[in-house]
Amino acid sequence: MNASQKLSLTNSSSEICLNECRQQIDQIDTELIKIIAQRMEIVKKIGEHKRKNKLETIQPNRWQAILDSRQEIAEELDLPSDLVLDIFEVIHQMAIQIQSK
Ligand SMILES: O=C(O)C(=O)C[C@]1(C(=O)O)C=C[C@@H](O)C=C1
Repeated sequence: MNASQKLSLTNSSSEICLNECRQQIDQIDTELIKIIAQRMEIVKKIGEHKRKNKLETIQPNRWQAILDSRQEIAEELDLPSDLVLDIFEVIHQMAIQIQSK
């Protein structure tokens, strides 16, 4: 590819869009990780409460209510709810690990 072909490629509007879109994804992913960290801070607090009050780490009823509600939200947003549930499975594992420390 010669220099002018390279320039026209990097300056093409679809290339600019690709770069902008990737920057947006980078920002959103950073926000996602920050939000997960916030959630885990709250999970830690609940873990301390459970330790003091000798409660079980895993709360099946609460967790099922969360899964039902998140599945509903995913469906409303037209997201594949089974994959959203997979994400929450990982989040639950993270919460259990944090509360078991
Ligand atoms: O609600 C609690 O008891 C929590 O510890 C939080 C949380 C969660 O991650 O949402 C974690 C573990 C439980 O199984 C249920 C819910």
